[in-house]
Amino acid sequence: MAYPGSLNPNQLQFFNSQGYLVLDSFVNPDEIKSMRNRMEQLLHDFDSPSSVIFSTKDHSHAKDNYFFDSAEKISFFFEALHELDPVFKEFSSSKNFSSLLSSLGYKRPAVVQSMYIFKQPGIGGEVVPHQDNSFLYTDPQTCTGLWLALEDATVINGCLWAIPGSQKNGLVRRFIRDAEGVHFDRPSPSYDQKDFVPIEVKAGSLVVIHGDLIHQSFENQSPNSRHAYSLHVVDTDGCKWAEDNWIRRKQEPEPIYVS
Ligand SMILES: O=C(O)CCC(=O)C(=O)O
Ligand SMILES: [Fe+2]
Repeated sequence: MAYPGSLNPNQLQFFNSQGYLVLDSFVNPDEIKSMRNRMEQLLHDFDSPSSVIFSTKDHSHAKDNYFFDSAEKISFFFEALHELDPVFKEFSSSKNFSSLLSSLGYKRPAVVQSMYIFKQPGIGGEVVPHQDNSFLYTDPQTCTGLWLALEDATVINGCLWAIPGSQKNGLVRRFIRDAEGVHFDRPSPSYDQKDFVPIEVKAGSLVVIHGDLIHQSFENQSPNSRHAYSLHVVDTDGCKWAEDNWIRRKQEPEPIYVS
């Protein structure tokens, strides 16, 4: 059986040149439904101190050990679902998921972070241009973002946008945690909005994002939510997790497979 996760040469070539790739129907409607239902249940049982709404003005979340992709973003999410919740764990343990990582050349991949992103109308703010390698740095760099649309993502409800090929220019800055807290090591370059292309996708599609790809998303201007499940993978073989990364784990994450 061919899994949508096992990439053909054309797909690999697209990914290598553009820095992203859309895999349609990566999960089926039943799987989407079970993740969305599960999140609804988690929300129902949810006890507010364990979650945060991020905002530009309040950086206290950083001290509270909550990962965020960008100091400027406003989002509401749950993290570490891939480890702690059986429904979400099933997705990252699927054959489809491991075939994809194997196609991308991972030797001992591990999910270092996952988020359920709600992007609600009104409070679902923008995510400013960034590279995921800034936040999840390994030497050499190995981060890939895997962004699963749980609802259709459009320019109206705040889909991803990216500068095709921008991964070829390498990493522009790092997000560091030290005695002073967390900060970027240099200011962000300014980007020309004309260089970004929208990545509109149907629910069930997976967007594969190169760790050095410049990407962003805008406010949700629709009356509906834009749910997505986003995971970030790094290799744990042949590279070193940076000690000054924002995320410091007591235990190494479980590899998806060992090759
Ligand atoms: O969902 C978004 O709007 C942005 C997510 C993102 O940047 C990521 O998953 O790396
Ligand atoms: Fe990102």
